[in-house]
Amino acid sequence: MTSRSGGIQRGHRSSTARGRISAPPPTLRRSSAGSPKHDAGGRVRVAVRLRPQNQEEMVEDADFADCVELQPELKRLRLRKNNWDFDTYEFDEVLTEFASQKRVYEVVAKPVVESVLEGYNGTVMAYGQTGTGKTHTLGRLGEEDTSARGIMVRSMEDILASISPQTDSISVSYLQLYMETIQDLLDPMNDNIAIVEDPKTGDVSVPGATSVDIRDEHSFMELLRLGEAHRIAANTKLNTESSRSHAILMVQIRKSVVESGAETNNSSHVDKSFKPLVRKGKFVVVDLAGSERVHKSGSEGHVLEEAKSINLSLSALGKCINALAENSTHVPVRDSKLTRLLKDSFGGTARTSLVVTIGPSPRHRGETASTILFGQRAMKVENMLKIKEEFDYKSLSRKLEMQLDAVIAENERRQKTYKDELGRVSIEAQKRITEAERNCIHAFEREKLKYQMEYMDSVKKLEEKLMNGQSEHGHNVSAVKPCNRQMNGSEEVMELKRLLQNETRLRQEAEEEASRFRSQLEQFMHSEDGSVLEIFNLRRMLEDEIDQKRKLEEELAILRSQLLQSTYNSDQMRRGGNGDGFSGLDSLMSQFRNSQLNETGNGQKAPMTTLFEQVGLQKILALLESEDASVRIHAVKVVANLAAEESNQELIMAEGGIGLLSMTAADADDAQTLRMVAGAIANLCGNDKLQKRLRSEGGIKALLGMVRCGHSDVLSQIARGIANFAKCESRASTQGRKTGRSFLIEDGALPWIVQNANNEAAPIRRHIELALCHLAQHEVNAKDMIDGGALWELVRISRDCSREDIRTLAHRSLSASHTFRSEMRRLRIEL
Ligand SMILES: Nc1ncnc2c1ncn2[C@@H]1O[C@H](COP(=O)(O)OP(=O)(O)OP(=O)(O)O)[C@@H](O)[C@H]1O
Repeated sequence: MTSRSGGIQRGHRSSTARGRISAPPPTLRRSSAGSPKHDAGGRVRVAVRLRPQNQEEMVEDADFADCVELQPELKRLRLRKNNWDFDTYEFDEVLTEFASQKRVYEVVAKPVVESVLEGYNGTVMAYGQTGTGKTHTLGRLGEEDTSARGIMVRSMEDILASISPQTDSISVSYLQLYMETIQDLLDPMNDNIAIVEDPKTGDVSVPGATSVDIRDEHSFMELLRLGEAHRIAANTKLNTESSRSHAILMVQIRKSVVESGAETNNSSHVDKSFKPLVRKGKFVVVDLAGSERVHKSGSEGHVLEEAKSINLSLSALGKCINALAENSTHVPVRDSKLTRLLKDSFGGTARTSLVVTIGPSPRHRGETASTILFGQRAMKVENMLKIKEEFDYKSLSRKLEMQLDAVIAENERRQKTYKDELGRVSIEAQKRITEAERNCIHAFEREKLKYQMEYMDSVKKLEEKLMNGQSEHGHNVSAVKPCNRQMNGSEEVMELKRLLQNETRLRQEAEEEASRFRSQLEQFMHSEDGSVLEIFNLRRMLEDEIDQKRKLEEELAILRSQLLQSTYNSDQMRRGGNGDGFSGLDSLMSQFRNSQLNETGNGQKAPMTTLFEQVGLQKILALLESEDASVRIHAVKVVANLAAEESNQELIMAEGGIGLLSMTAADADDAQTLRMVAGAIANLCGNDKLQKRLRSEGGIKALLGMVRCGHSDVLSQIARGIANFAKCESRASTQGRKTGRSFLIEDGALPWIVQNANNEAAPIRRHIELALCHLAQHEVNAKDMIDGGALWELVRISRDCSREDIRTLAHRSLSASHTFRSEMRRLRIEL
């Protein structure tokens, strides 16, 4: 405790008009003037309040003048010494018997409450003889008449009105000091609470006391009622409801503040200058027990002991105040628990307001004088106000969380805008790619048609030659011209060679055309930034077209071989041999050729469906079951060639072709047959419409069954079939026509795919790599692929594949899949 005496000319006892010297007028500071922050002085402010005469005094003191006279306008009190003499005292406030509870609150407590809300500690205390109105001033609840509410209730009203329930908090403890023990008025079982002093700050606290959070006035009133019910009161002679204990209400206020100018309204970015602070104010209201003299109050026995204890603590308080008022070096704070509890309120860091209550009765003049002198001495005590402000980490964290939320929301909004924009650009790119695809397909179709027509023309010529040769040697037709009859075998071979050269030339031209389209497509790919995936599709389409072309070449090769066979037969016939090993099939082939000749004769493309109509697919398929192996091989070749035409594929399927091909695949063991069967199934695999049926009729399993052959040509066709199937399936999944995992996975193709993903034969490897990329595009396949070891192959493809487009496709598929990403994270694989 410290004492200050400088500057404040207060508390002087002045003489009356009868010869005593008047004190100079005091330089009072109004408690309500200015913010406590700027109020350097922290002197204890003292108001005196006079209780009106009670019933008893009206009777008993009827013939006597009151012992006090108040001059509120001069803030003076005159204490009668005798009939002609007064002692005059000045106080910070003089409150007459007519002063309302509201006014008393405003002059005594409100400035302290305001200080507390600004982060100072504050104390309001009532001191006076028993029955003079201490509890009336502080603790009246005013339940029936709100104007009668005392300082406790009014203070809480103001506190509740000034805090924000979201950021601030109020907690209340209510104690009594009785016979030198601190008891919890909110929990009577808790009856010996220790006082704790912070060695650094000197702050006094009672951590053992119940602390209740207050949210509204109602809960506070309930708490006061509970406390009052537990407060010890006993009748004394002077006051029928005399308080026999000191009641202490402690209100802890935590109020968040932001340093002025530091906060920003822009919640979307983190403001580094934001400094949230929390102000911790402690507001203490002390209703002291009555300061009556023992003999006057008529205390006896235990009550007498109580009175002694009360007097002891009050006299300890008086001694401390005297010491502080006189600037003594020793302040006997430790003499009682009351002074230890109030250490901060007198000479400490709190703003303190004391109301001394007095009665008017001349019979208690001595008590009144002593109360007045106590108040006068208290006015000399100077406190050192100290704001209790801390950095509010909680509030800063809340604020940063809000700012983070705002940043995340903004980021999501931007992402959505970006996605929308990406979607729009993708649609636009898709449109342009579709257009380019269409143009490309049309151009290619035109070229193909031209090529096919030329090809058919060549075949027709060859057939004519062949027919002529047969007529000449087999039937000796009389109508044959002499020059033809003279044509010998070597001339025919020469002619055939010439035709073959012509075919070769045509094929080269077609290849050149295809490579021109490819380069055009590449140019297009370069010009279409951001649409790489769709361009890959386009490139795949082109590859398919090249496949088709290759099939046509195969068909050409077959015809060539048939031509050679015919030539051979012709030679045999010329030599008188039979040579007809495949009469049934040749008859069909002859019909097939004739049908083509008929169609091409009209200058139209010969559709294979016409062949089926004329020859009957059933018959062709039936030959697949022929006992004659060579017939079967020829039939497979025919079906394989027919299956190369998309327009025939549905018909082949409808006629049960896949079942027969599967059967042939299971029975055959020569690489040539298996290659043709695998090629036929691979072609069917590339048809979007046939996916389900092909699979349900065992197409995939038949394909996989041919793996046993091990011949690279067969494996290449199997790989091509798998890639075709995966491509169509991927397309169906993207368009929503297919759900669930790939049929390839379901039919057990994955182990073979993984095993051959790095096959040294480039065609096999290429097809498998593409198949893996197609499968990886759909999240539903990811888990099986990881389990089957396909992830490693995809990673390898994304890094090492010689074809950039496949590399990029693998990379994209891996990056787009959540499952692959997390597995790669787990395995610490970086793309
Ligand atoms: N200013 C006042 N106006 C009207 N009545 C008052 C006033 N002050 C006190 N009283 C009445 O006087 C009586 C005693 O008051 P109160 O109980 O508040 O005194 P106290 O000082 O707290 O006494 P104790 O120290 O014994 O507890 C009560 O009935 C109270 O209503």
